[in-house]
Amino acid sequence: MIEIEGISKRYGETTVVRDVSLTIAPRTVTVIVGTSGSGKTTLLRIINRLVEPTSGTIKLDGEDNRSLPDYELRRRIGYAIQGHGLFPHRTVAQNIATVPTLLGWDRARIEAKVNELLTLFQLDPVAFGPRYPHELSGGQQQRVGVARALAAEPKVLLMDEPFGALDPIIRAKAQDDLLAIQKHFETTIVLVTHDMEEAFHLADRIAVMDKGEVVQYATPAEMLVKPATVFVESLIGAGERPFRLLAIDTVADAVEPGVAEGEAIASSASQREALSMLLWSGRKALPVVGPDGAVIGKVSLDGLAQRAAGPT
Ligand SMILES: Nc1ncnc2c1ncn2[C@@H]1O[C@H](COP(=O)(O)OP(=O)(O)OP(=O)(O)O)[C@@H](O)[C@H]1O
Repeated sequence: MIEIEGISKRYGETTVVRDVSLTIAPRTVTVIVGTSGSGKTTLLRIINRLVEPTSGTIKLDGEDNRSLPDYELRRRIGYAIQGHGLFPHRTVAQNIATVPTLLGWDRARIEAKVNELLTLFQLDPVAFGPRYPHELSGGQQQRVGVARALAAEPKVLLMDEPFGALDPIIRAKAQDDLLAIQKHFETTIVLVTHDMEEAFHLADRIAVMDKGEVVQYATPAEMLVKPATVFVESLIGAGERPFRLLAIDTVADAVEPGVAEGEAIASSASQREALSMLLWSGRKALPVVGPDGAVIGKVSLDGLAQRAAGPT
């Protein structure tokens, strides 16, 4: 659990973070969004004390982060940034081993961890471990950056625009990989992004920052149905609301009894994907198949239309 209590940050006369209080539950993904210069990066860096707040407290599992020595903070909190910040003159394996080495792990343990992470990120340890960052594609470097941040098995992972430089297809894959890894390690993730699509895809909760303040902190569904301010509404993109709402839930939650003709959709697909398939194929309903491939009912255009409608 991360408790952010009354955090403010001033540079001279300018307040860049103003009285922010948030509680971040363990094993969740919190996404911070907002306009450029609204204080997102500053707030993130206050959590791991790369920036000292002017006032307020950060507690990690009940402990004030100022009471923890630096090495303990590095162990508990991983940090991944856009451009991955890999050390260019160290190999991939040495990059990933950075924090474990600082913590004095023995060689066998470090090697096992590096191999485990490279394998998890679908990079062959034998082929990629000895390479230097410039010998990797942007997407591969980004995965190594996240692997490095996870090397000491931190409970918390802070990510600042980690996928900013990736093309849309690799980006979508990187997001899905991140969610799988988050579940695997039960990590608490706080991620900053400009991309609302990414925010809605990843977040359990979204914090919207505007001029240094958090103006809304809510689940994606709450935010879509009840944006707290006109700014939040414009950020969400009013025209996108029904589609974002459908993107949050899976077809499993929209299954109706009955049969439908034609190609089926998996119950694990998003309702937005079902809508797309319905419109594209010109059908009124699709058969739905469960994880074992058996048909479990149908999903209909009318049913999705009701789910996509805002409160009246
Ligand atoms: N070391 C510093 N000294 C003075 N001002 C700073 C410093 N660091 C950040 N700022 C200012 O604080 C404000 C918030 O910066 P921050 O990087 O947190 O914003 P952000 O929301 O992450 O922006 P972006 O989305 O553009 O990265 C900006 O106006 C920035 O110029």
